[in-house]
Amino acid sequence: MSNKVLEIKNLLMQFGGLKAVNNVSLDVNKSEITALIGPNGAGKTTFFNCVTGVYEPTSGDINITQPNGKIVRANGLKPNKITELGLARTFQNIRLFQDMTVLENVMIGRHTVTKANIFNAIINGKKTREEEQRIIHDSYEILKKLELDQFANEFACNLPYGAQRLLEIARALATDPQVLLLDEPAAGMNPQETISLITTIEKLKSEHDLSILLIEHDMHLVMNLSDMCYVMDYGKLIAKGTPEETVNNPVVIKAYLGEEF
Ligand SMILES: Nc1ncnc2c1ncn2[C@@H]1O[C@H](COP(=O)(O)OP(=O)(O)OP(=O)(O)O)[C@@H](O)[C@H]1O
Repeated sequence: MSNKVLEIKNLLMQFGGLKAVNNVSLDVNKSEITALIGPNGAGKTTFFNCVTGVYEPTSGDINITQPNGKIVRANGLKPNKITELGLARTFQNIRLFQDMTVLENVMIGRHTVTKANIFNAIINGKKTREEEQRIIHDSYEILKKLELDQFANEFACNLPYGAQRLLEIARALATDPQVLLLDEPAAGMNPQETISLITTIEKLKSEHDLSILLIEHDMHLVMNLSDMCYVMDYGKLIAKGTPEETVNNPVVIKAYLGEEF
């Protein structure tokens, strides 16, 4: 049986004449961390946006393997549907509900995988209240895992930057994903925070049996965490291999020439 939880084949995303993602194929294997790197403007975020339903790709295939082995073609599905299929993401530019509390931000993520809704609240108040209590409990547990429980009742906007990045991960985790897509999770973090993030991601991965796809510029994080590394440049895939193979690949070094690598 295949070990792939996410299989992307020949993905093309065209904006007018620009092929932002040009025929890219990439697999994410179960319980592995796959990194997607490349210079600025290479097409990495556009690739994420296609996979998570923000953009409908021009062509190609996005297949998600469900825990029961069923493969679902996810092209063009709306982001909430993709979340239901077990994919959750964070954003390069933090997109928290800044004027809501830390706990409420996670609860919103949790609501997407529960049955609590307005209709239930009207016809079945007690059951809905119980479910709401469970959501609060589960959300708090997730905050504990990320050591954010101390901030539970703070407004998200009052959190230090590094903690806001962690809260994005907490909110994604609240949807019970099988695949977590992280868009530059270490961006803006200081070296200490980055080292601590590496430990956190490893811990979350093993505790939740997660498969992870991450975009990252911080090579320390990529080298430490990833099992497999894909490199994009000008929309195209230019290399694929272990992190060690990748950093020693002359084609990759050439693409990064002029940039700190
Ligand atoms: N909605 C859009 N419309 C037109 N062009 C776009 C759009 N989104 C992205 N692009 C272009 O696609 C190319 C790839 O951009 P993208 O943001 O995916 O790169 P990236 O690898 O994530 O870069 P960075 O590392 O700087 O975040 C760029 O040339 C960008 O200007």
